Amino acid sequence: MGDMVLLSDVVAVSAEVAATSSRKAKTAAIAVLLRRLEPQEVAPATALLAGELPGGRAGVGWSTLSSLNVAPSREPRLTIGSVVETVDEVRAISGSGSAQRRAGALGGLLGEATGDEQSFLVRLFGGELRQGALEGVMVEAIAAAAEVRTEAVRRAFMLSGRLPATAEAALRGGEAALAEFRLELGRPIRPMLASPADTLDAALAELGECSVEHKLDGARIQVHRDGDEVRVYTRTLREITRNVAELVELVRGLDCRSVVLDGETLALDDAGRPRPFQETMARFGAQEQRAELLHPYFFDCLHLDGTDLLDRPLRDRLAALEQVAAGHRIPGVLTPPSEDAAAVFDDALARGHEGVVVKDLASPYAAGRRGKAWRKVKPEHTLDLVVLAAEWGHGRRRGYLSNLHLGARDPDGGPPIMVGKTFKGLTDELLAWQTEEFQQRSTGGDDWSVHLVPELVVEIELDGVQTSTRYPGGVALRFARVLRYRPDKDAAEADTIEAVREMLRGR
Ligand SMILES: Nc1ncnc2c1ncn2[C@@H]1O[C@H](COP(=O)(O)OP(=O)(O)OP(=O)(O)O)[C@@H](O)[C@H]1O
Repeated sequence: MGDMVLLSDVVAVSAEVAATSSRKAKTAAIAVLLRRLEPQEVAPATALLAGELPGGRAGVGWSTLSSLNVAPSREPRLTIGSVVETVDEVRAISGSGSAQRRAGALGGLLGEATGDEQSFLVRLFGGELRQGALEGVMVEAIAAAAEVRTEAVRRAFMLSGRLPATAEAALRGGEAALAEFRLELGRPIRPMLASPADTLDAALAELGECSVEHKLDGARIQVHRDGDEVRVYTRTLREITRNVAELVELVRGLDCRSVVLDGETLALDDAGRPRPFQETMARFGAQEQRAELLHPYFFDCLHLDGTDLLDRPLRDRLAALEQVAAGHRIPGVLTPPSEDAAAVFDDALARGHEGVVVKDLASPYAAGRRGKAWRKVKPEHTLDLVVLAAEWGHGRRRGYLSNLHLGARDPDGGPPIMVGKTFKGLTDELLAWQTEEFQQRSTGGDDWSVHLVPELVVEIELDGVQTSTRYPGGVALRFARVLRYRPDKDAAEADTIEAVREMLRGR
């Protein structure tokens, strides 16, 4: 207490967190700093610790950043408040010559920063410090600093999607302030996720009464309707309302005043089979509308006509779904009996889907969590890994970035851990795409490879894993091949090194 927190304190804690692999040490370092902050510093300092610009992006490009070459100051003296002021100032600059004026304002800030602070600020503005993987640690640190239950912090974060606002509320008003976070129409919440089960029988045995549903290979959507206003969001909470007019129209036609629906969407071919996942994702990014219609397959209802259903058991949420969107539900069945579940699984595979998701009928909606209440069952195993680098190809692949270096997520928030390489499964189209894309995301390289900002996620099919002395995680992929890129996921959602190690045990 008493001594003022400086930017240099945040930078030091940030470095400490990056340097240790102990989750406990990370949490403690952040909590100690949070406790020292003045109330108005909590939100911006939390943003800085999470690698985000306080208040959101400021529109400064790498070319501006790399043009700044300012002599560092010797003594740390920048306060959190002065950083916030400059960020606001830079964000407000618009009109002609704005790049130059932004550079001027930033240059002024950097001139007051020490060398360490300068490199922190440059990486911060460049978006390089953003670390989804730290979210879990931050949630725990906020709980420790505010002396409240982690669960209360997690819930507020999931509903708001914003760590700074969550920290601010926790430290200002404790659990009572956190409990005020509600599901708001038009503000997407992070979707509930599933964890893998080895077999259908194992999932059924573990969960008791369940809903067994097709696992469609489409794209996750969350639809909010408030009166006539309909908004659609992706799994990463990006709004795509304008790209999916047919879904908006359909939900506007449902018989209700307000609703929040969770589901999957995909396009079908003439035979009614799912079109490739890439085509659905292309619709989410495309400016021009494509011909294939997207169909929604809803599997959850989080709000209906003024009533929040998040904390209700799935059984009740499915009843609400049946009431409001009966014709647009994902195919599935309630069990027992388990023969019915097996029939749904076979049917899903026969129709070209991935498998099934088995869901505990008694469970609430756990936003943002990969819990045990939803289990996915698939016939084969894949891993979602982060692309760390790529090597220039030879022969037929000359001139293309080809062999991918793949990393698994460090659950403690450190950089991804390399587990293998592959160029198998890459189509000519993907080779061309990644050659172009990687060079834009390059952080450097040498004659034979390009290193990337670790943010692209790729889904890898593999035969298994083996212990390895060559790779730092002690484990290497066997016969890995690229299935597809996962633009709907960021690095924080990649599989962890633990998930890879678990496969050693013959899963
Ligand atoms: N019936 C369903 N219930 C829930 N999710 C479903 C269902 N059908 C398809 N999905 C999709 O599966 C995802 C849930 O599986 P999981 O939590 O493992 O995500 P994932 O890692 O994207 O899965 P995968 O990589 O296996 O597709 C959801 O995000 C959703 O897009």
